[in-house]
Amino acid sequence: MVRSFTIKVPASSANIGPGFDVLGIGLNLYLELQVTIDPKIDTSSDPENVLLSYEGEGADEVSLKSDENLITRTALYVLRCDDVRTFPKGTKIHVINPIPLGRGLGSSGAAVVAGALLGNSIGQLGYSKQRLLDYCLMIERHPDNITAAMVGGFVGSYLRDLSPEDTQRKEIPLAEVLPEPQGGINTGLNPPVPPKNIGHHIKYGWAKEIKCIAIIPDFEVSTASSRGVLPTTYERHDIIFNLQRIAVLTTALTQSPPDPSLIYPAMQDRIHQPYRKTLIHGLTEILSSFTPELHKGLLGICLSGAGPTILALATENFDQIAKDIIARFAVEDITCSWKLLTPALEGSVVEELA
Ligand SMILES: Nc1ncnc2c1ncn2[C@@H]1O[C@H](COP(=O)(O)OP(=O)(O)OP(=O)(O)O)[C@@H](O)[C@H]1O
Ligand SMILES: N[C@@H](CCO)C(=O)O
Repeated sequence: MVRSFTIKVPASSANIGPGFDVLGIGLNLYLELQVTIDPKIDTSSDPENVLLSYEGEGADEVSLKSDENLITRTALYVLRCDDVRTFPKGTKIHVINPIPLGRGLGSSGAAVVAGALLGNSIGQLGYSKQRLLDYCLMIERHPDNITAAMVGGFVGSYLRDLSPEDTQRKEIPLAEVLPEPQGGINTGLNPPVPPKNIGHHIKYGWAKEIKCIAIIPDFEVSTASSRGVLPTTYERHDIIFNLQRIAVLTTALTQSPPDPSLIYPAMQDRIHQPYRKTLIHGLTEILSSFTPELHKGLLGICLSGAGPTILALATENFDQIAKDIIARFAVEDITCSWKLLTPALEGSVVEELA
């Protein structure tokens, strides 16, 4: 019997200024997997029975080996926790990815969520999105992109306190979750099943007038390197600065008409953006010089995720705002593209075709 289904997972922008590792918005740019399971397809060349093909962003850098690719590795992790060692024979997966990699638009979060949904569908495990979040959060330890990609919309999330044993497990990077060769197909060892309800989230409203302008520089900043420049301790006044703003921002972005005099200052941050300027030339100047007073329609501006993309929230004048930010980056010899995006309110979707 032939089975086919698609999985669509949105891009996301994390932090939204003060909400470092807390806030995220799913965005209407979708990573898509087209999956066919047909025993007649010859997949004997792959130890895990998958023929993987790929088009779009990252096509020249993403591995098509099923035990290396982030999507299929995540799916194998979910399957192996349930004692299913490989994909069924004849599994063909075509990946269509419009989300640029390493730019702060949640490409890895989308890949992990897509992989968890893939494992769940392949194994017909019947897990809810909430349970699958546990698997995803074992792999990507900050919940902002993952939650926005899974459930969509404008979300706030946190990880619950874990036991010391689980705390150790949650730090296991993907490479150790599926170690080679111990966790590989030959030994039959399964990774540990994640604890339940690691992540908790709430979906906020979103004022329909607000659109998301993503200005995307033509270079990558990996999340790992962008987290590497952050301090390990902070001054109390900087923490309070962010807490005050996040409390106001989550409601300010739900109100119609949106109020730029409330939103613009509420999108400022002292926890991550000031430290990331060393990786993104012009960042501080852009964040401070693009204001609602000088740019009609602008509500607020921040670094998207770990960068280097800039997220500008606005109600009108989108082309001009984007062009002006691109011109400012050009002063630093940085070229950019841009996209006008809206919140992906539904989040990830699995559709059975046959
Ligand atoms: N579609 C994909 N298929 C396979 N691997 C992917 C895919 N998308 C992203 N990745 C992996 O994730 C890495 C990028 O992750 P990283 O966390 O550095 O950036 P990001 O997720 O795009 O940005 P941010 O987390 O700041 O939003 C890529 O180098 C690649 O290894
Ligand atoms: N909150 C994360 C998002 C990137 O994955 C960060 O800013 O590092």
